[in-house]
Amino acid sequence: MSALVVFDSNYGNTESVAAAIADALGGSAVLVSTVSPDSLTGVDLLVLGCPINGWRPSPRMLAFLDQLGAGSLRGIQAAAFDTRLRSPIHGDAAGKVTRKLKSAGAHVLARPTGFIVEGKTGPLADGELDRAREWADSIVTALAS
Ligand SMILES: Cc1cc2nc3c(=O)[nH]c(=O)nc-3n(C[C@H](O)[C@H](O)[C@H](O)COP(=O)(O)O)c2cc1C
Repeated sequence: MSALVVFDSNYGNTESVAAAIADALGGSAVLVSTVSPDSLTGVDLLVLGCPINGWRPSPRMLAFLDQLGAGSLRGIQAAAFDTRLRSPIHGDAAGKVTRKLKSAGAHVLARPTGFIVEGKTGPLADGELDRAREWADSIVTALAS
């Protein structure tokens, strides 16, 4: 199985989460600005992760999503996460990305999940990398069932 984590990150926090998830999935993590949907050929499991910026996915992740045509991810298993502030008005990115994954035809395996950063530049809150690995493990379990 080929697993690819495509992430965006301004300060490295989402990158750390993406690396932990890729490691748990036995795959690799790549920066969203270095890939296009055409380069997803052969990918079985696609995980998208980005920071919430302005209550929605980061601009570079939005640009990537804009390139996904209807049905372009048919046959691919997928999931999405974001990083966000510990705030009651953090907004959402992972849910919006997940809706786009579904409209592109992907089969979504896991609930969209947010990992907490303690401020705009981080760091990640205590325990979030462990929670990221557990979330990745839940994807592996869903793949096997
Ligand atoms: C321009 C900008 C807008 C942001 N807007 C939000 C927001 O709406 N909600 C939120 O929870 N965090 C917001 N943040 C904080 C990000 O969640 C935080 O910078 C990010 O998770 C850190 O991850 P990174 O190091 O991978 O960039 C914003 C950050 C920036 C730079």
